[in-house]
Amino acid sequence: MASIHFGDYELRSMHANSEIKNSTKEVDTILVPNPREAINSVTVQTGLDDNGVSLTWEDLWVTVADGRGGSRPILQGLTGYASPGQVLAIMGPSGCGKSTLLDALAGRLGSNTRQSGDILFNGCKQSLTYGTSAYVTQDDTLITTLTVREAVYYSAQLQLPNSMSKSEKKERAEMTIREMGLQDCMNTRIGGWGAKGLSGGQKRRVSICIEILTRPKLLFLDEPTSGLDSAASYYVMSRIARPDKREGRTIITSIHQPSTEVFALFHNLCLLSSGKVVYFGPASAANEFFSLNGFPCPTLQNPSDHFLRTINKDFDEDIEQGSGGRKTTEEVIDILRKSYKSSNGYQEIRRQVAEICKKGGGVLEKKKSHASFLTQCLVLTRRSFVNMSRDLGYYWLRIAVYVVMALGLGTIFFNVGSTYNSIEARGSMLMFIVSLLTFMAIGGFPSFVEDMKVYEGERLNGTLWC
Ligand SMILES: Nc1ncnc2c1ncn2[C@@H]1O[C@H](COP(=O)(O)OP(=O)(O)OP(=O)(O)O)[C@@H](O)[C@H]1O
Repeated sequence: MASIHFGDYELRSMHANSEIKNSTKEVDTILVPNPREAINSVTVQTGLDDNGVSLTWEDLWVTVADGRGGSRPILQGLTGYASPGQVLAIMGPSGCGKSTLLDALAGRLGSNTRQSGDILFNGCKQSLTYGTSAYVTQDDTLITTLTVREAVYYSAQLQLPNSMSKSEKKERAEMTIREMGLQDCMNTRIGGWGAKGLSGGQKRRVSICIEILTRPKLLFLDEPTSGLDSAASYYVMSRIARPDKREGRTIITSIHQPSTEVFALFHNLCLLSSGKVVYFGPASAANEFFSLNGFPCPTLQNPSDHFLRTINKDFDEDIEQGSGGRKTTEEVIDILRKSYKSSNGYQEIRRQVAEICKKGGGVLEKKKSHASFLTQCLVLTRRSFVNMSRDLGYYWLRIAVYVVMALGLGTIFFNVGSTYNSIEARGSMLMFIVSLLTFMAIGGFPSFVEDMKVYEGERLNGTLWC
């Protein structure tokens, strides 16, 4: 009979159903508070899937230069794991280091940061291969002039291998769009500054669509539900989480305000405050952990709201601790952190990490093939032409200016002759044309910056050859 302790609580597994698929064990547990007894039923999943990707991190530190010759820690000694077929939610107040943790795990930290500690995939130090993982970043970098269908289909053409036919790629793109509930706006332009198109939540879903096209085994999501209503958040999260049961996908997501239903989809929860872990363990046991330490979730309140409110120290609000009176948030965080560090739950996490590392799972599958260099060149050229031709300022307005200027210059310098004076006139005209072209090129810079953002995202995901 396995047991996990959280402070004075003990999570005892009473029965393991070994017939559950995907190495998932449904366990009836008794949560026994000492000296009181409380019975609860949670699902503990081992998540041991031979085809999936297990991710562990131990004593992970990330620091940045503070500009005064020293360094400032963003993440401080984090230890945890994510297993195939499971969803790990990273929660915490704004600025606590959720995105930094995701960046560190995905190997995307900025060059001004320093990282120490071990991040292992299937128990080995190895880099993520193309197609194994995908990262939905916090900002949506999409080509605003394309429709949803075009954006996802172009991406499918770039990402999916040449061995797949055009119709298969189209089908994959449309299926993914439907999965994210975007079927009604397939032909709507994404839109951006100056041209309203999709809503913020719909754009978020397009970004997710693009990243899950290759069906990656490891998925990083940075606030995938921001901008979505609670029903859409639930459907999006459940659709992302659902295939993992079949495909053994490992999902790590940062999230701000999950509804109770969305929260129920999480297997494990990592609660951060100022870069330190306040709680890491089964999401379903977090409530008990807070109650045990004197911060029970009020009846009818969403537990995740309660957790965030309890550990948010940005607003100097005191917190009621059971019969222990009011405490400052700093004190509350300290109590929770100490309780977590001294709990058997923490030891259990370390044991799990060691077990996953020992079990290994081998090297990650070979780099998945994507479209050939030639196909990518053709698709990118076509996409760029479509984009430019729909951008009034970038293309049509400039053509109009060039035509007007050509007619104007042609009229002024018509029949300029071949005397010595005409040399001066020709020189002036050439100078004017060079200045005009330079000036017009600067006008295209904002569009170029937008294109570069899309390119950078695709390059970081390994989609492009160059
Ligand atoms: N490359 C960097 N250089 C300097 N500071 C950084 C860098 N990356 C992160 N930080 C700082 O680290 C802290 C945590 O940032 P991070 O983006 O990880 O927070 P977060 O929890 O994701 O916040 P939010 O929920 O608001 O997105 C912030 O104070 C941020 O300014």
